[in-house]
Amino acid sequence: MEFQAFPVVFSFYRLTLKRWMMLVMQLLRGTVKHAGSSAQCSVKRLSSSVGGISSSSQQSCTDTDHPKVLITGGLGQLGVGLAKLLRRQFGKNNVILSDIRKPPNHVYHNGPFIFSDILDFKNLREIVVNNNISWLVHYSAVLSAVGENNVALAKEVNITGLHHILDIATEHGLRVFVPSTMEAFGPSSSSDPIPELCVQRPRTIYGVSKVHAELMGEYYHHRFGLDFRCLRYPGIISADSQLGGGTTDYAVQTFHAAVKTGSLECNLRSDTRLSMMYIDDCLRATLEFLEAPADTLVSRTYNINAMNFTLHQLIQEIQKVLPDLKVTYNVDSVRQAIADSWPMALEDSAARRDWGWKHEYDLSELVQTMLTHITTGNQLAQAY
Ligand SMILES: NC(=O)c1ccc[n+]([C@@H]2O[C@H](COP(=O)([O-])OP(=O)(O)OC[C@H]3O[C@@H](n4cnc5c(N)ncnc54)[C@H](O)[C@@H]3O)[C@@H](O)[C@H]2O)c1
Ligand SMILES: C[C@@H](O)[C@H](N)C(=O)O
Repeated sequence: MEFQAFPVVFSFYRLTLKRWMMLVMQLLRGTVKHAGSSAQCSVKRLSSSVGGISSSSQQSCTDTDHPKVLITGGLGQLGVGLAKLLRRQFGKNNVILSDIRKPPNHVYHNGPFIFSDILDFKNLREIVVNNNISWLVHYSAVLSAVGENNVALAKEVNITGLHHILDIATEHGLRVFVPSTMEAFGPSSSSDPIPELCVQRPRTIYGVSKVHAELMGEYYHHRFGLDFRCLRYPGIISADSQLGGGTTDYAVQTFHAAVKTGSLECNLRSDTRLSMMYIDDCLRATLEFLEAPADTLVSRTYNINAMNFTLHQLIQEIQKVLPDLKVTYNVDSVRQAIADSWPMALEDSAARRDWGWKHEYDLSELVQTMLTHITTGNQLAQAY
């Protein structure tokens, strides 16, 4: 009899214990809120997909729990998508996009946007102070192909601009995210996949400025305690954002040409193999890395990797859906030399181990998603 009653009694106690723990949790939450703590909100992830962007969402956070985020260079390929993801997580008014260009209407009307030139130190400091910024995502940059055509501008934006960001972030105790790139490596780097730590002798001003950013950020972290965070992104592929003049733009242009004209002139050799990532994976990685507790980060600069393919493989995959696509080659020697110096894959086991990085898109999913997005129009703009 006693034996049979045991599960019932046990369940009763387990239920009571659970209720009691919930009560304690509620009380604790109340205490934290009343104490006016600026602690970051504890994150509870729910897998969701909004407007084509796989996202994580958060439960039971109040406005005061959220970081206040400034994104510089926000009108490029990545900034608008990141703002959208962060706004879903932290609230529309807690994420400010900024750039030196005038935003399109759908961006202007869908959340805070301000002018900010990262070369204007005083103005940048004013924005950080007036808006109580706590996280800074530094996306302003001059990318590889444009940088080789205007070295002076690349030096100014990518190096002087970075110094402003690091100084202001240190002065105001911000968490700062600066993306690096697979272009921070070079022809003398170790063979593929490229490890986190190896020889870095890039041959473009863009690559040199990104190595500089990694080293300066890590120096500020060790010397001044700056919460500097950096991911080396592969080439990012997106359907509906504006491209900034990178060497990897060819991959995005390949999709657009395939859908819109049915013919494609490639400016790289067909055997060019590079490390690539779909934008949703890149933005999710950025958010997850920004949220990672500082004590889980063994390093301050991590590689992230998803897939790699040659131009020939990409075209073959697209031709499974669009068999009539015509392809010709007209190799641009400057872009080819840049691409030849880049890695085919980044070794990213440290990111997977330390903060749980995991990519979701491989080549066939990438092709299906890109063709669907381009065919059905500008999904990102419509969702705003
Ligand atoms: N897109 C990729 O494939 C890729 C890959 C690796 C790393 N990254 C890095 O990610 C970041 C964002 O990349 P993206 O592709 O969106 O770049 P992008 O070139 O598309 O956008 C950069 C933005 O910076 C702005 N900018 C230029 N000068 C400025 C200034 N003085 N002040 C403020 N803003 C200024 C530009 O107007 C532009 O909107 C960059 O740091 C880039 O190096 C991108
Ligand atoms: C790879 C990367 O940093 C950028 N997309 C470029 O091509 O310059």
